[in-house]
Amino acid sequence: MSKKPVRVAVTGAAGQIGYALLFRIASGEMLGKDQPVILQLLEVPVEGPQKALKGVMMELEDCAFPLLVGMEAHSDPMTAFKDTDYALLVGSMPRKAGMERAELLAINGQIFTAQGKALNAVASRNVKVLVVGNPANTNAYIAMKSAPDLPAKNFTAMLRLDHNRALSQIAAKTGKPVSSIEKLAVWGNHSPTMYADYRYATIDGASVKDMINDQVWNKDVFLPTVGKRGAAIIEARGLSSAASAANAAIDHMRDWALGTNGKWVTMGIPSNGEYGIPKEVMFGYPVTCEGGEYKIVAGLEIDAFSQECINKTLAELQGEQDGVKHLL
Ligand SMILES: NC(=O)c1ccc[n+]([C@@H]2O[C@H](COP(=O)([O-])OP(=O)(O)OC[C@H]3O[C@@H](n4cnc5c(N)ncnc54)[C@H](O)[C@@H]3O)[C@@H](O)[C@H]2O)c1
Ligand SMILES: O=C(O)C[C@H](O)C(=O)O
Repeated sequence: MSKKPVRVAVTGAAGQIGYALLFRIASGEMLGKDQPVILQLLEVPVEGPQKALKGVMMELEDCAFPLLVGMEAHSDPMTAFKDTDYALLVGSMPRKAGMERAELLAINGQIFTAQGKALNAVASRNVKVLVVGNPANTNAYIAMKSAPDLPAKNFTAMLRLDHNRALSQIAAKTGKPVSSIEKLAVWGNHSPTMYADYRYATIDGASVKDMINDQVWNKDVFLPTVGKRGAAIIEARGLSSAASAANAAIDHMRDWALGTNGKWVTMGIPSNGEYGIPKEVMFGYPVTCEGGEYKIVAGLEIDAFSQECINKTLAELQGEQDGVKHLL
């Protein structure tokens, strides 16, 4: 018997990430090759983006995806999020060369107050929300705080791009395939302060830390490369990452919905005090997923260097949180 369709809302659907994301959702890469979807697409109520959205929808139609059983264009989050089971909040302004993501808060922050309120009012009570729009952690925090009737755990921020970037850097350094790397963790904010931590990572059961055995490379090459990768892409492409961001969004939602079979992945989630992070801070943690729920990997020892890195990224997030009090 075929599955009941689920509703997937995507904001910023006519933008560059939207263009790299929608076709993959409709083809079943996010929720499974047996899961029909209805796309509820939101764009700003402005002629240009609405017209572009129509064009994207024409292309989606022309793919004749068997799993795409419905598609709607919206200009108001109150209709776009109606009964939605999954919400990918992408729509917002990307940064330009020379900017830090946190500088976008003044422009993008208010979008997530309005969208959090709309999710609170009309979405499925089990909605799974992924915030991609930058600064992703603090925007997810704003949306969560604006939706008091929904469980806080339903709101997440995208750290998966940092996780995937770190996997690729480790694969290049060790000469091993990315698929062989397990137990990588990324802590904190989606920003240059994120802490990609391979102390527990293994390749075919062997310790990555022992294999690399180079703390100078870790501190002076690996962490800055992963942390500043977004800026390097803007510098090279003249536009911020889109296909790799869409890919990370698919990975994040797929793993949350369908499970990770015990594999560690990174998600930005509201803290419940784990690892000394104050409650509600939207923090990148290593998690495993099963049955539609994520669970933080517990019991990892935090050494002095790691604690210093975690403190730094936490302080940045708390500063961002302080800066958006007026929106809550
Ligand atoms: N978390 C991550 O890892 C990550 C990675 C890459 C990009 N991003 C962020 O994702 C966001 C989108 O990037 P992009 O490259 O697709 O940008 P883009 O400018 O190509 O597209 C954004 C789209 O969002 C729309 N939009 C703006 N405000 C909206 C609103 N209130 N409701 C609905 N739609 C709205 C715009 O009209 C536009 O079509 C940016 O903030 C970018 O920095 C995050
Ligand atoms: O860096 C950016 O502004 C876009 C995105 O967050 C990224 O990490 O590529």
